[in-house]
Amino acid sequence: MAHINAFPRAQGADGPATVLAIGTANPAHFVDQMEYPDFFFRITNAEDKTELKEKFKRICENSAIRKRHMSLTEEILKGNPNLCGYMEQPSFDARQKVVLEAVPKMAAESAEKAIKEWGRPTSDITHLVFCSAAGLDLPGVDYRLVQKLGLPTSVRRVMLYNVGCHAGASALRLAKDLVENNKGARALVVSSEVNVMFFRGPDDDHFENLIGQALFGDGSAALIVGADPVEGVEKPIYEISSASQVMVPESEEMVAGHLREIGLTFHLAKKVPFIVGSNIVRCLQAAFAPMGITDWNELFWIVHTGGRAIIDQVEANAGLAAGKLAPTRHVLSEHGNMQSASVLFIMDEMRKRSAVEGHATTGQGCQWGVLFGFGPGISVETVVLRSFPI
Ligand SMILES: CC(C)(COP(=O)(O)OP(=O)(O)OC[C@H]1O[C@@H](n2cnc3c(N)ncnc32)[C@H](O)[C@@H]1OP(=O)(O)O)[C@@H](O)C(=O)NCCC(=O)NCCSC(=O)/C=C/c1ccc(O)cc1
Repeated sequence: MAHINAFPRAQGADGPATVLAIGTANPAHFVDQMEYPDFFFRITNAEDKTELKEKFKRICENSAIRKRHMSLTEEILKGNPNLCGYMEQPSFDARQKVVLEAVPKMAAESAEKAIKEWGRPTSDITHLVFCSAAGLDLPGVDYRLVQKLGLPTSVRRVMLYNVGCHAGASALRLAKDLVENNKGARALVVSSEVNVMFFRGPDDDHFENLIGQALFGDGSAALIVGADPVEGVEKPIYEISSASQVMVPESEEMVAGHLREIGLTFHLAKKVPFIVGSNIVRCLQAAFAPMGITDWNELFWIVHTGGRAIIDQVEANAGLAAGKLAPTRHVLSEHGNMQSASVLFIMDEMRKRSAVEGHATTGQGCQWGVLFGFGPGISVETVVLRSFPI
């Protein structure tokens, strides 16, 4: 019997990775941001903390958020009072119960929409990249998704669990490498995020908790990523031209999350917006040097909806014209901070808005675009996108 000396190497694609479809989903239940302080202090039995409530109102008013979708309803919170204290009672089991239902449900919903837009059979999906900061369980949500969507059992799965808010951009980076190095590959990229792990009542001494309670919303987004689109069948929305990641020096303690019996505790320094903003130009220069672009207003923009102050700092540091961050601000307003799903929602908003406004490309008329993901570390993901004609 003849033997081979080396296993044949995978053949790469001819062209770069492209986004071929996008789908999004949210829980039906949502809260009005201006009414939320009353609800939050009532449901957590903290009506007597009047000063804290006034502070929370100021945070909500300054958040530039109109509404946020949430899996946690009043009924669930009333049935699980341990979720409403600050740190007193173990509540992990109650949180996990909600998470294990909500995360795969939303994920399947967004994925079904993306697959429908893509227009090819699920049997053509070769890879699955799933990310979430919630839902640690085995087998994981990736496995559940294969079952729910009827994907081939041979689909090659990768999980990005508990990475943080930059995971949506990390997933794009990974999907790019996967499809460019495997000819004909089609990756389903799914992010599904809930704020159940860190919902908790207010505390007199921990203001950063209030920030978290005011900003986060639930959502899921799914993309199909593949190179060499099949003409007449697949319609590319964006090219993923490059993807890079940096750790901001000496920022380890700025944004951190710790999983405890009482769920996920997180830490958030006041200077996060300043730190993120002051690193933006350095990342832009590195990413766009190959194209010779130095005017950041030539780009279309997608920025993680970490918080209004972060978006303001990015806008100011890059010297952006009014309206450049309109799709980002719209997603912040309608959904809050959906962690890793936020940037994927803005990709969807960007191409839809471009069509409605009559622009020539999926990037509001621009050829090149930038997508920024920010998360614990502080980690910054910079993804260069290229639009397609509409
Ligand atoms: C919309 C904000 C929250 C408020 O708007 P503002 O115009 O800055 O308003 P103020 O400056 O008047 O702030 C309102 C109040 O909030 C207070 N505040 C303002 N940031 C702070 C602060 N980080 N601490 C504690 N008090 C503050 C601020 O002191 C002030 O208090 P007071 O003077 O009594 O009204 C704005 O500050 C903002 O967008 N901040 C950025 C929020 C931010 O860093 N977001 C990143 C989120 S990432 C994250 O949390 C990740 C968590 C996570 C981690 C791991 C995981 O696995 C998953 C998740």
